[in-house]
Amino acid sequence: MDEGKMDENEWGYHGEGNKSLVVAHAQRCVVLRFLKFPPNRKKTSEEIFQHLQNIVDFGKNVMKEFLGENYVHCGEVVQLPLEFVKQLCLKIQCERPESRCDKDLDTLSGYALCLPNLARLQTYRFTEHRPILCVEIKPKCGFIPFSSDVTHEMKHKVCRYCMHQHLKVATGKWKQISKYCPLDLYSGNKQRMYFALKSLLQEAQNNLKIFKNGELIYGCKDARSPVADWSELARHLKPFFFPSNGLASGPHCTRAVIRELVRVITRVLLSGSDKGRAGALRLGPGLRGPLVCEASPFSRSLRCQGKNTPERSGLPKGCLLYKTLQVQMLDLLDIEGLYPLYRRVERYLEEFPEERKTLQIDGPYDEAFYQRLLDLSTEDDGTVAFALTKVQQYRVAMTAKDCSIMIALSPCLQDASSDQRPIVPSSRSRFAFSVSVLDLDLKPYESIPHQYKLDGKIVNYYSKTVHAKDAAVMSTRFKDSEDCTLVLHKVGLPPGDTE
Ligand SMILES: O=P(O)(O)O[C@@H]1[C@@H](OP(=O)(O)O)[C@H](OP(=O)(O)O)[C@H](O)[C@H](OP(=O)(O)O)[C@H]1OP(=O)(O)O
Ligand SMILES: Nc1ncnc2c1ncn2[C@@H]1O[C@H](COP(=O)(O)OP(=O)(O)OP(=O)(O)O)[C@@H](O)[C@H]1O
Repeated sequence: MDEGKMDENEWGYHGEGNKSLVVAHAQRCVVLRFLKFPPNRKKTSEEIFQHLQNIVDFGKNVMKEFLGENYVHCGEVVQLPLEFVKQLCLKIQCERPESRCDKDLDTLSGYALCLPNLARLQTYRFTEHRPILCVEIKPKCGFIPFSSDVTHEMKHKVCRYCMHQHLKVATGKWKQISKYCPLDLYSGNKQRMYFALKSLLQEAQNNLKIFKNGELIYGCKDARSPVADWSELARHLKPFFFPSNGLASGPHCTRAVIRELVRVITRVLLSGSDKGRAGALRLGPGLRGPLVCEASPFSRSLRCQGKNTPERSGLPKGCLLYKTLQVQMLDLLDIEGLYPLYRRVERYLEEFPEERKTLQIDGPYDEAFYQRLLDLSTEDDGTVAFALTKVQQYRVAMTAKDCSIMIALSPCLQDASSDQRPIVPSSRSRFAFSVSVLDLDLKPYESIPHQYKLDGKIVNYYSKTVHAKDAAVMSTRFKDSEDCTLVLHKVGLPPGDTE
């Protein structure tokens, strides 16, 4: 990229989250990721450069190690002409969802991250002319805490995502409660995974987006977004999954297309032999909470039918979900066990503020930082060193609980042997695919007190409001066993797939 010759007309709004905004190049397969800040909290250029460089270093030295070389794209910090950034900011403003406009794009530093466009990922920098479909999933936390520091009994039964849903609906963030439960997606059990993916398709919230040729075609921007339209989605997807047959339109076609999509995504999520050192964490089977969440409609349905839920997670060790889950489980103590350790570090820093640098609270995120993360002991010897290790592990775990997985699928050419990437078959077509992970910005040390408060709020709200009127809520949330039984019968396994 020639930073000297930047033209805002070559870039378009692509998407944004709470802390960054992404624009995509119209022709080339790259994006620019800018930081965003509340209007009154601007940072200096030097601080912004350092923040971005920390993101790159953390990706390279920590996340690549844990998740594997092929899944993580760190990008590089670039310095852009200020006039270009200003014009770009004006150009895209009208496309930003209102709910994200509480923060402004940083137009003052001129720094941004340049990354491959993962929604069009082919060969970095060059757009191929093959159509491309991309599914982005933000799976959230895939386990129930196993820490003995947990005081709320409910946290041993219901996962954070399912509990948080109720608070989010109550505060108007989303309109209705999703049937998605991360534990189903992370189960490795194909039926549970199908159910999780279908639930995401029904109620995408900010956990699912679908792009076609880099354009967002499915997913919500905020609670005001229109209701999910599966027939419209199927219209977009049909040429990918049924390229040469005249499958009639209508509900039958919609169901067939959605089923194919869900099967392909499941297969891709279960694939992968990429190395990565998540195994280095050696989180043994003892370190596991329950494998099912009591609030998941899928497991509830199984219980209604008197069936046992699967005993073991079937995630293959090489797949990205498995590795992500291992990193999430670096949260060994839960926020309840971690918070007193955070307070210990805080007290130390109050006494010796100059030590902040030595403790690597704000970086550098280098090899030494990575090595410290591998110490999984939970025996507190009362030292600041122990507390610091647990705090840093928690921050990394929280990062993995909030990252997104991008799956890019492009139909195979006749001569697929020329394609270097792995192939996933569907009933009527084949796709070359790639899997990547994004939003791997290390969560700030300062967010720990917020996490502690939020955790209490989520559990208390769920326990008081939902659990108290349990029976009523259970029956309205789902026309329960009926719904799930239907899914269990409907989803046939593709030939050759056995559980
Ligand atoms: O706390 P959570 O689980 O609600 O996660 C936050 C996300 O909300 P979600 O529940 O996924 O809708 C939230 O996502 P949205 O802004 O709601 O799209 C952010 O990702 C936030 O991270 P950060 O503060 O920007 O670094 C996330 O905060 P962290 O907890 O990861 O710091
Ligand atoms: N390299 C990339 N290629 C394509 N799209 C991207 C890329 N990076 C980010 N995006 C898109 O931009 C959106 C926002 O990016 P990202 O999730 O990094 O923002 P964030 O503000 O850090 O998120 P959060 O709200 O979780 O803090 C993503 O959901 C994704 O759709």
